[in-house]
Order: sequence, then C-alpha cells, then structure tokens
Amino acid sequence: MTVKPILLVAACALVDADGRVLLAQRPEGKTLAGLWEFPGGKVEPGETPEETLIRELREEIGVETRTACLAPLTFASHSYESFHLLMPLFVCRRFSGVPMPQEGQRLKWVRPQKMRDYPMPPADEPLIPFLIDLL
Ligand SMILES: Nc1nc2c([nH]c(=O)n2[C@H]2C[C@H](O)[C@@H](COP(=O)(O)OP(=O)(O)OP(=O)(O)O)O2)c(=O)[nH]1
Repeated sequence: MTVKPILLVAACALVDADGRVLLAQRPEGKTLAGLWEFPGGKVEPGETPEETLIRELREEIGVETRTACLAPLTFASHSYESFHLLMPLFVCRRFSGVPMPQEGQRLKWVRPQKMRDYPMPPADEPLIPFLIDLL
C-alpha cells in the first residue's frame, strides 16, 4: 500500500464590500490549469498558514493584509492522485490594494451563488456552501 503525503495549502476567500469573493484562474502549464481557485499556496517550512497567506496574497495579487484580518472559515480534505490535500480556508475582508494579477493569472470577483459557473478544483467544491451561508 502506498501512503500519500499530506500537503498543507492555505487558501483565502478575499471578500469585497459587495460580498463577492476573488477567484484566480490557474495558469497554463500548472497542475489543474484553467480551474478557478482561491488565492493561496503551500505552507512552507517555518511558516504559519496565516504567514503563507500574507506572503501569497502579496506575491500573487499585490494585496497586503495581516494575521488579525484572516478568520478561519472551513477546510478542504481531498485525496488527489499523488497527495492528500489539507487546505484551511480563511476569510479576509480587510486588505489594502486592488488585486492585480502578478503571475499572469486571470482574476474575477464572484458571488458565492455563481461559483458553480467557474470550474474549481475538486477539493474546492465542498467549500462553496460555507461561503453561500456566510455571505
Ligand atoms: N491556492 C490554491 N491551491 C489549491 C486550491 N484547490 C486546490 O486543490 N489547490 C491545490 C493545487 C495545488 O496542488 C496546491 C497549491 O499549490 P500551489 O498553488 O502552492 O503551487 P503550484 O500551483 O505551483 O503547485 P503545482 O503546480 O506544483 O501543483 O493546492 C485552491 O483553492 N487554492
């Protein structure tokens, strides 16, 4: 029996004043290319998930936030072929800067009720009802 490693990825639902959530389209050439995801990334050694998000939001979309502005909402636990993804989802309503793609990805503000129109990684689909309830 092969044991899959657990991959810890921190993800963020950035929420605007209108109750819409920012989705980013994974660029060509990456795994799951073309699918719409929450900004975030792998938690690197020595980082807390909050530190990962602060770093990734800055690197990926040029937005600044702080730990106190990141509230835990729910998590994904999903087996991909080569790893098991454990992905806490934080909500952030307080951030500075206008999200701008820093890595060529497309960005879109989407109402949770409309997220089904944006194909997401399989791990993300069970998270949508939590955002519908929240927003
Ligand atoms: N950021 C983010 N990653 C997600 C989401 N859903 C989901 O399954 N993932 C997966 C895709 C990747 O396998 C991993 C995040 O890795 P990453 O974004 O830091 O790194 P990457 O694209 O360079 O990864 P990869 O090409 O090596 O797979 O988590 C999501 O909503 N947001």
